[in-house]
Amino acid sequence: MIEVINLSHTYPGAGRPAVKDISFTIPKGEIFGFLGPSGAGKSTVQNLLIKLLPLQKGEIKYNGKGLKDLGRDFFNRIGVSFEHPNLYLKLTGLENLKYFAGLFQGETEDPVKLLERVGLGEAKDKAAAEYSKGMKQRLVFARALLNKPEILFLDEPTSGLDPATAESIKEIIKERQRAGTTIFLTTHNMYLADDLCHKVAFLNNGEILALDIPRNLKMKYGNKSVKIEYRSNGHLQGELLFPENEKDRARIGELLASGQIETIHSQEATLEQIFIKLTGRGLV
Ligand SMILES: Nc1ncnc2c1ncn2[C@@H]1O[C@H](COP(=O)(O)OP(=O)(O)OP(=O)(O)O)[C@@H](O)[C@H]1O
Repeated sequence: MIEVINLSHTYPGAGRPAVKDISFTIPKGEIFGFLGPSGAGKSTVQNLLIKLLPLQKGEIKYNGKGLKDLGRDFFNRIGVSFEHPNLYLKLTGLENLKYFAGLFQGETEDPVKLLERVGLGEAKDKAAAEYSKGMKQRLVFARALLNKPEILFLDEPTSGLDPATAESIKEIIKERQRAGTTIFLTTHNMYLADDLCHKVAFLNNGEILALDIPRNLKMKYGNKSVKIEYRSNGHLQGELLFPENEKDRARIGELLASGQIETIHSQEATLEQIFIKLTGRGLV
């Protein structure tokens, strides 16, 4: 379990804090999504969680133990995949994984199998310098899985990947979660968050605006709508109606009574719509 209690962080010389008094808990084996636009403070929180930034204010606990009481073994238990790849470009994909595997104490995954899993099997003997951006990203992702981590930190794990590759990365994330790994995922991508996360936190200007399971956020903040297509004078017409609204409810009744309806689709609000409603800005 990860507990974050009243965490704040101000970069030296900055006029205002990048992260302001945020708290959340991630139970073991859950995927927690941190959703917010550029500059919201996602990386700052992630860097505090993995001890890359010094803790200034607040508490971070892993299984009840404070961050400063965790020794070097902490780094054997976590896997980190950040957006900006830091790889040894002169080494091949396989040599990169073998090198990093050697840094961990304890059992590690088979690097060849991992590379195959992320679609780099054929490119394993090519220098990482020759990899495309997406291939480097997959190599970093594979590296994060090397030490069979208890906790995975993923930053935009599918950004810039083609849909099929993004899907296979998503499958691996789900598989790890089912195997008991706790996953902290930061993203701008609301579909990814909706699909993968047990809980999501909306972060804006360093503050958590909402935190819940995606379904509850949609129930709480979203307006359900109904899209109805019907025939009128031989032409197909469409209307988007909101059952919350009395006038729209009457109109839905009218259309049902007319017997001219061809399709009815109920639509939930998306996380993006809710984010805009809460902040007045989009996620990108
Ligand atoms: N090293 C730094 N020094 C000073 N200010 C910083 C530093 N890193 C980030 N910031 C500032 O802190 C705030 C939060 O940035 P952060 O990188 O955590 O946001 P983010 O949500 O991760 O954005 P992105 O999605 O673009 O990565 C921003 O205002 C940013 O300019």
